[in-house]
Amino acid sequence: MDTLYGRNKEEHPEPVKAEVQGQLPTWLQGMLLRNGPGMHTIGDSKYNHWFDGLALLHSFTFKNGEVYYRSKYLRSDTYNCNIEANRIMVSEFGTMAYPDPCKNIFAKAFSYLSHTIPEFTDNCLINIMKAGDDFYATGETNFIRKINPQTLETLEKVDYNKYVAVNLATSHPHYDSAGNVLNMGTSIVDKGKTKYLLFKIPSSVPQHEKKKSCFKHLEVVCSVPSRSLLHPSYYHSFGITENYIIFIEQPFRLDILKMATAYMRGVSWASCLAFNKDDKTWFHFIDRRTKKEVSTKFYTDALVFFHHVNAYEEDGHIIFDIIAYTDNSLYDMFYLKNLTKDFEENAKLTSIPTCRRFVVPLQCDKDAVVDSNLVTLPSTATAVKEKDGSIYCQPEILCEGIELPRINYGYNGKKYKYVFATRVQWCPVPTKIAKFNTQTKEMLQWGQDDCWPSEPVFVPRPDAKEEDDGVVLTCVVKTDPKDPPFLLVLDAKTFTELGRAIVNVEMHMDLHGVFIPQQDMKTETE
Ligand SMILES: CC1=C(/C=C/C(C)=C/C=C/C(C)=C/C=O)C(C)(C)CCC1
Ligand SMILES: [Fe+2]
Repeated sequence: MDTLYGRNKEEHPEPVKAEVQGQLPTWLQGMLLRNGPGMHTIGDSKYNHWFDGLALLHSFTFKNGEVYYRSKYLRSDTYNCNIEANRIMVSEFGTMAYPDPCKNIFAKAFSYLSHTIPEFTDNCLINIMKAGDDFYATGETNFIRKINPQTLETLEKVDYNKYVAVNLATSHPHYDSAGNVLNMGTSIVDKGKTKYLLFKIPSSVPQHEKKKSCFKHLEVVCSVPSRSLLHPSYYHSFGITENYIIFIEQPFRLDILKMATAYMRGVSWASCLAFNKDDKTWFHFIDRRTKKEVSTKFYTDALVFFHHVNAYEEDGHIIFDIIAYTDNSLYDMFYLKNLTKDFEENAKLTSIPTCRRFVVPLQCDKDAVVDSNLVTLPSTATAVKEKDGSIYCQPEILCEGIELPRINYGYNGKKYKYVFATRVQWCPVPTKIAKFNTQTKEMLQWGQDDCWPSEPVFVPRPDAKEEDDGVVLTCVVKTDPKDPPFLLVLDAKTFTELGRAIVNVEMHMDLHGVFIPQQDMKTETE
């Protein structure tokens, strides 16, 4: 297990040709580009948490039936600073670093008390975002890093905070039909207020501009005030339908005062996050046209969630699916001390990820009877009107034991059937991937001995008519060092193997990524 998680991985910046077995579809041309932590030890210093590791990008290029692999560490300021010093110099989620004041570029870190919000890391290890024609490595801080998808080189550092007053932003943006990015971020104690901002990064900028930057044209779409100035909710993603933005304020919160003193107290950012099981989880629905929040108060019981699956509208209801937990054991599980050889003993989740469907009636009749269920669609999800007019929602459980959900993004915000995800049960390490039908509840699975698959990415066949017409890609890592990893290509309809591309390198377990179709790749000369 140590080899899967904690061991540093070598980068392979030059293309490595894979051995293709089986038959890859001829239309599959482009690149699967993924991100995740790849280095957890620097000199004698070790990170505590798997989410702390230095970002290692990797890509699989599909070209005329051949597959090429590359990997390269993101040359973030954090990476450069750490490597130069040969020790951890910059704090990450689960590790607080104590830099050498003379050498470090993060001099600001020493004025933690005067700056409530410290300078965060630019080790963007979670996902890849497309903005305009460019690609960025993303994490959850105010920094993202532009990258060259072809060479995996690291380019500019973008500070969201220069364009919008956010200190944190999600690594799971959405894209509208025009290719604009919609993302959310938290603005902490700015002008005496803490709020969640939804912002839009346009996909193109006016032709005449010399230095084209879509960030200069970033617009705040709307803002949702945090229920608490010093305890904003943590969130990893948000939902979107044709007409609404869905934002869930969960009782898993950041404690800003704890964060401001964390450095002095010698504790990590992770220790400043707390789940309050007795609190409520509030749902916010923002009308995308009027930019106003639906005024009715909707809530459910305390939960912790990271990933929205999809959301849509039907007959005056908003339906949204999330992968939720009843506690925050997931983040605790990924401490590297738990992911050792005996991880099956140590790394037990106390809450299993469940795919929950909430069905929320938008037009709540003022005269509706108190205690009545206002859901009129065929679902076991309920939305009960309370005396004070608020609506208490309870979900339908669609299935248990899935995480890292992906859909056919063409169906994002629309009524849909299929979720592609990893199978996760009581242990956070995926052993299988699955295709789940939200309507029939059928689940197809793929798994093989000693195979650890990553988040499955759906790629539609060009001109596909059906939701599952395409392939599913996943990187499969093995524990046996003699057994090479591979990129698996499944037929998305039947979930059977079409082929695999075996790469003779040591591959890292990653987090998220995107497929870039050939036509969306800028050529070197552009
Ligand atoms: C550095 C840093 C953070 C990092 C969070 C990370 C790295 C989260 C990763 C989450 C993942 C991978 C979830 C998967 O489901 C916070 C807490 C936002 C705030 C303080 C600074
Ligand atoms: Fe995620």
